[in-house]
Amino acid sequence: MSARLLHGPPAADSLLAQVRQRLQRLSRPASLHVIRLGDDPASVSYVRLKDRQARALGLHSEVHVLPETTSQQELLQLVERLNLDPQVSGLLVQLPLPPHIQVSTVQRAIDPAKDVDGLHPHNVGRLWSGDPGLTPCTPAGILHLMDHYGLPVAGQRAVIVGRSTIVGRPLAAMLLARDATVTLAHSRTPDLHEVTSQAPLLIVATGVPGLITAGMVQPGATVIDVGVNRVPSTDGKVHLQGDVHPDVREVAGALTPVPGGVGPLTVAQLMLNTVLAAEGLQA
Ligand SMILES: Nc1nc(=O)c2c([nH]1)NC[C@@H]1CN(c3ccc(C(=O)N[C@@H](CCC(=O)O)C(=O)O)cc3)C=[N+]21
Repeated sequence: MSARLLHGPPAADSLLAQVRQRLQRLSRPASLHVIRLGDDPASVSYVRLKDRQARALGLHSEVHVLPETTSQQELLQLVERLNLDPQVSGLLVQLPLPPHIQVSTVQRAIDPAKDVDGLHPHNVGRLWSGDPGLTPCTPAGILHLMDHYGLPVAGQRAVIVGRSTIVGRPLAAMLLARDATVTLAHSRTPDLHEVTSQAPLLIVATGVPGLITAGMVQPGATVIDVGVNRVPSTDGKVHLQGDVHPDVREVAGALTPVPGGVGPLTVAQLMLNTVLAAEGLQA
């Protein structure tokens, strides 16, 4: 038996329909500003996707491209200028950043009310306290995807593999808030296969291509693959591969493809966060 594929685009479309409705009721124009340093090909491609989606919705979108060698101080000055600009609703600094820049310092500098990535400590604290606020796009998008396909969250035993600040940790908080029982596993978890094979709901966000193989998955499990790894194929081209090995399709009950799974939800959720920020709502 082959897993039911949980395609991202239809779920993203339903999220975007919500965004359009909210945009119509908005009394002032919404805008998204993305800061990108350097020319990492993955970042160039993601930022382009965000910019295109924003424009397609009629949002004002600006991408600020700075050289890789930009100092932290110069970056912070740009963030401060955008913080103070009342025309700017949402602001994010694309990750990863070059090593001479301290990510946490940059995240702390962004006005929490404009923090559409949900990575400012104020917003992280709100999420873990159960208070409304802007939340990271990928985990919020995953919950929307599950709701779209009618997959239950409450009462589920969920195992997350990956403890990043942008996916694993916030997703744990969101699943807890929805009454799932959560295990947060990671690269140092001993006997990872024993943990993953007891998960009716398995979410993988590690950045290790093909890490989760068929033998690590409970038959019939729902598997959410957050990995977007650029892997060179034999013909010399680069293709996208998830953190979940293709063989898992024969074991899982439901599975998100890569590409075309979680990715489109991340972008759609960013649009929703931008509108929420423009509304001045904290979600
Ligand atoms: N400050 C910050 N916020 C982010 O949200 C952020 C970031 N930095 N750095 C990188 C990651 C990655 N990310 C993705 C966005 C869209 C797709 C996406 O749409 N993927 C498509 C395919 C994309 C392609 O073809 O390259 C898909 O999976 O179908 C994937 C990954 C956002 N990130």
